[in-house]
Amino acid sequence: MDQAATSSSSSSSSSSPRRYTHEEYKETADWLLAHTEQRPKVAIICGSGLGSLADLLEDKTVFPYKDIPRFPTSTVPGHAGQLVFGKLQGRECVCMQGRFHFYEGYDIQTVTFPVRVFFLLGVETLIVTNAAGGLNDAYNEGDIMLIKDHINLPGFAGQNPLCGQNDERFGVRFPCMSDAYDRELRALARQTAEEQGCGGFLQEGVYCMVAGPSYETIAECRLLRTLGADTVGMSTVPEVLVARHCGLRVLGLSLITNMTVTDYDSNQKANHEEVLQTTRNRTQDLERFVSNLIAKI
Ligand SMILES: O=P(O)(O)O[C@@H]1C[C@H](O)[C@@H](CO)O1
Ligand code: HPA
Repeated sequence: MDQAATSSSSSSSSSSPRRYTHEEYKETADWLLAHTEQRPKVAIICGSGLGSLADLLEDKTVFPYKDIPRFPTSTVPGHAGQLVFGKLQGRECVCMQGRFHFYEGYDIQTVTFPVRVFFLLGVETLIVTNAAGGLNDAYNEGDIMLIKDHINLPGFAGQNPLCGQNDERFGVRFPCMSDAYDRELRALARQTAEEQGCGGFLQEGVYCMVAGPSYETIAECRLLRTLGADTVGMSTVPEVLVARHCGLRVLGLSLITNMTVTDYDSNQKANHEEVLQTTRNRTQDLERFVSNLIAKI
């Protein structure tokens, strides 16, 4: 049985979520600190097909997830499954080339395990990226959306990684989320996009997380639009909740890899191949954008 399936079968009940102790997070962080001299202040989580961001790093040290104590493994095409330390624009960074999703069978605490490890490494800023479906009619496939807010649909149903006993060493019991996506970082991102000449395809809006793995029905897309969502995806929100809980600054970026289907006469069908193809088409612009942005952080 693979790790995701094992994890799911041993701890899928939301009333008894799988908890890691502070010591367990620290053991993983200490293992990494003992195996690299890099001390990154910025962490990047790469979304589906966006792992090439990590290829930009110089002076790289690469750790396959399977070699890192307690790290889960990635099971989705487009998620390589390694942690890459290195320098981008002279800044030390750590990059997750491959993330963990709830729909892979991981419980929500496992999905977010790396974020607390980053905190214990000394990371202060998290850049989280994803591939997402566009709901807003004004958006186009290939646009980049700065996330200014999110809707945590699985959270409405009890799937919040902060459920369970709170450890004050990470953060408070009831963290605020109205300022989850850092205003100053978003301003820097807009400035960077203008300077780079790609302001025309930079959007700013609300990301809605669904559990997946099935894509949304037409009625669901219409509902999400009514709720105020501009994009929909299957990740990011749990990582952001845990990052904000422990005080990391967060910048979130969605690449609109497909426009969602909201018309019953449409023959379009969402599919992961299209998602990956759009990321391939847009990867260079996104890489340049993140790289120029990191220089300003
Ligand atoms: O990891 P992200 O959120 O970028 O991946 C998206 C959501 C699903 O994992 C997949 C669907 O195509 O892409
Ligand atoms: N829906 C949900 N997740 C996604 C989509 C989508 O249309 N595209 C990329 N990730």
